Amino acid sequence: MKNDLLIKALKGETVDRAPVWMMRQAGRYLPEYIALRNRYGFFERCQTPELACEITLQPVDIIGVDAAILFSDILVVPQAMGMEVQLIEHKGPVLPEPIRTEQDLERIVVPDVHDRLHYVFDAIKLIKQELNGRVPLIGFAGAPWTLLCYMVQGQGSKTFDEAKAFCYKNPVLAHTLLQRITDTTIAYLKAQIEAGADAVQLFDSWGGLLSPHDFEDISLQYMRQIVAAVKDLAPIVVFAKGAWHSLAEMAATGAAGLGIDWCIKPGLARSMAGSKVTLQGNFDPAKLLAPIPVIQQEVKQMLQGFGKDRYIANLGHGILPNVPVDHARAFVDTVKEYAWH
Ligand SMILES: Cc1c2[nH]c(c1CCC(=O)O)Cc1[nH]c(c(CCC(=O)O)c1C)Cc1[nH]c(c(CCC(=O)O)c1C)Cc1[nH]c(c(C)c1CCC(=O)O)C2
Repeated sequence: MKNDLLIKALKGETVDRAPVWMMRQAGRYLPEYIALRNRYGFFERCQTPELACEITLQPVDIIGVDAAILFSDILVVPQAMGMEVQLIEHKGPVLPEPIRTEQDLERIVVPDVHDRLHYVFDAIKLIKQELNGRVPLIGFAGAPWTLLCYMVQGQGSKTFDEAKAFCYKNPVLAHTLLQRITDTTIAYLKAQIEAGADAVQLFDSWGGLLSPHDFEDISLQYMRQIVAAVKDLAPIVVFAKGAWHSLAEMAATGAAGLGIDWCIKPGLARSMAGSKVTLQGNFDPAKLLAPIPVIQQEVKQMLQGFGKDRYIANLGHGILPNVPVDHARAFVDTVKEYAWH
């Protein structure tokens, strides 16, 4: 591997500078992505290894990030478990037959991932070949709670009230579903690593909607199982947006890295997480809309706050579609050029 900064940072090894990548870095802010988006459907892009490979490499070639992240989506897992998932323009994901009853749950299986998600593993093999050791490849999956949100709510939401009501009214069904998602995710991430992913990330985008107590019961206990199952195969990063109240508990899972959003100061995040885990984050994605000199100034402040080692520079959530490409590049370049002494 020519650039293994990300893996070194995740292992806690000393680095010359912090590695940098951006969540959702393969996406609509890139004209090269839009060109492919206009020609192929979303899941067609996910399911065609050549397209997934091309899109995965775009930010590596165009922006110069220190890691590639597989182009796919967290919702390919509900699909593989038996649900229909559509992606509707200007609306986002729609699952026309959401889970609400015990009967609905009968349709949801723990699939053979090698059969249902083989296209993901084919894409990973192709990407590894094309990367040819330039940078590491990150695989990923959605956390069980975040996937339940979509599987029960049936679409995006600010509150995911239907999903929460399902958990509070039918705890036995909810835990049955969460365990099925967990079992699928363990097999899925193991197969991604087998295919060549150098690290993996769990996205719990909606972890912050739960109280600390519910977060443990509905989300963290399942993420803990996933971390335990894969952590000796590859470094795993847990990103639970809005759930910084539980950073200490997340660090105790044995994850190599924790994603941090922009609502917590670096020093407090470090003191809660302890010294044995790598922190990743936490630039406000909307701040990439600020003028470039402001981005540069604020990135430097972020780097000072986290320090060089056991740190991966990133955004605190996914990049927004309206970010100018040169602003994304300014973010990455500022990290790469920062003088650590
Ligand atoms: C919640 C979630 C989803 N998907 C994902 C999450 C967790 C991370 C987060 O919270 O942002 C994760 C995801 N989705 C996508 C990636 C690819 C890799 C990357 O560049 O990070 C990753 C890691 C591609 C995508 N997934 C999607 C797009 C945009 C759709 C398109 O281009 O047609 C991309 C590039 C569609 C998607 N997929 C999802 C939503 C809500 C949407 C629509 C809203 C949006 O567009 O951002 C579900």
